[in-house]
Amino acid sequence: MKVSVPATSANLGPGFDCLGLAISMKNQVIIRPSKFHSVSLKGEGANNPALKDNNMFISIFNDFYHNLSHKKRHFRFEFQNEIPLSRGLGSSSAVIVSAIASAYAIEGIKLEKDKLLNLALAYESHPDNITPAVMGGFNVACVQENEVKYINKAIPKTLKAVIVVPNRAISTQMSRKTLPFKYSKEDTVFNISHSSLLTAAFMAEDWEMLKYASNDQIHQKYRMKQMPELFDVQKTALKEGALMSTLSGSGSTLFSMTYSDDSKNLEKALKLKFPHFRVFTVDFDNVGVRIEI
Ligand SMILES: Nc1ncnc2c1ncn2[C@@H]1O[C@H](COP(=O)(O)OP(=O)(O)OP(=O)(O)O)[C@@H](O)[C@H]1O
Ligand SMILES: N[C@@H](CCO)C(=O)O
Repeated sequence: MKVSVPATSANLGPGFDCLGLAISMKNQVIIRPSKFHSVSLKGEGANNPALKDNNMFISIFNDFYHNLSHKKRHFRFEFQNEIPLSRGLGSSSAVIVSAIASAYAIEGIKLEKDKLLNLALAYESHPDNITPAVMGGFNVACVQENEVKYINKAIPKTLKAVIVVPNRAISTQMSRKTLPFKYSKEDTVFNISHSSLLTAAFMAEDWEMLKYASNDQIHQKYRMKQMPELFDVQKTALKEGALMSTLSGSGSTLFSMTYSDDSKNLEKALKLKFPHFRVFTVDFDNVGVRIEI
């Protein structure tokens, strides 16, 4: 059985904790019944022994598997990870979503995507990463009475993501600690208006509006101070034709969106100016979690 989950970029500037989209970089796990428990890990995180020994996937999978099954079975888990860890690309959401989906699938129990999303919410309280990880595409989401309420829209093939992945990790928990406890009325109104405009721009496919709508006053400037070079990455991306350029999730990745025709030029300019960072051009993912039995 094979499960794959796409990477995500959350916040999209002003949509702190509520906007996110999926990109076609994925983590995949193949699970087979086996005589003994065993784990193999390739790709991102492969040289981190802690991921093999104390793996968040295995612990969530076991929580669900033991509740769903009365059989005592062992499995071989083969992980192939493309999502860099702690870089604001939803690595933890991918783990949570794939672990829950796998436990149901291995038992042959059908799990609706809406139910999967709400089960994932117990492990990741911000819906802006788990919603695109499950559904794909662009998503606006909020949590009400412990349920995710969301609206989803596919992103056209004429657009691409160009991501700049720094070599330094930023944990979400630490990154949230850099944020103020209180915001002024001006900053709050600024973000509500820009986040609303950004959502409308995605829905109306008015891509030229993104450069205005993607401005934010409540989280990026505080977080990016930890790695000031990110301001330069953002400025360069916008100057080189990005439709928008925002801190991805809690950082440290900078996410930019471009017309497909402009993406190679943008990638080249960013690689030239920031040779010490990894730069990737990727499609958007409009499917979300995939399960193959
Ligand atoms: N492939 C993986 N296998 C096991 N655990 C993982 C894997 N990827 C991430 N994790 C766990 O998730 C943690 C990273 O979560 P964190 O929320 O800080 O970053 P992120 O999810 O990459 O970023 P963001 O939430 O801003 O998009 C890692 O420290 C690790 O514990
Ligand atoms: N909205 C979250 C995304 C990371 O989980 C944040 O910015 O902290």
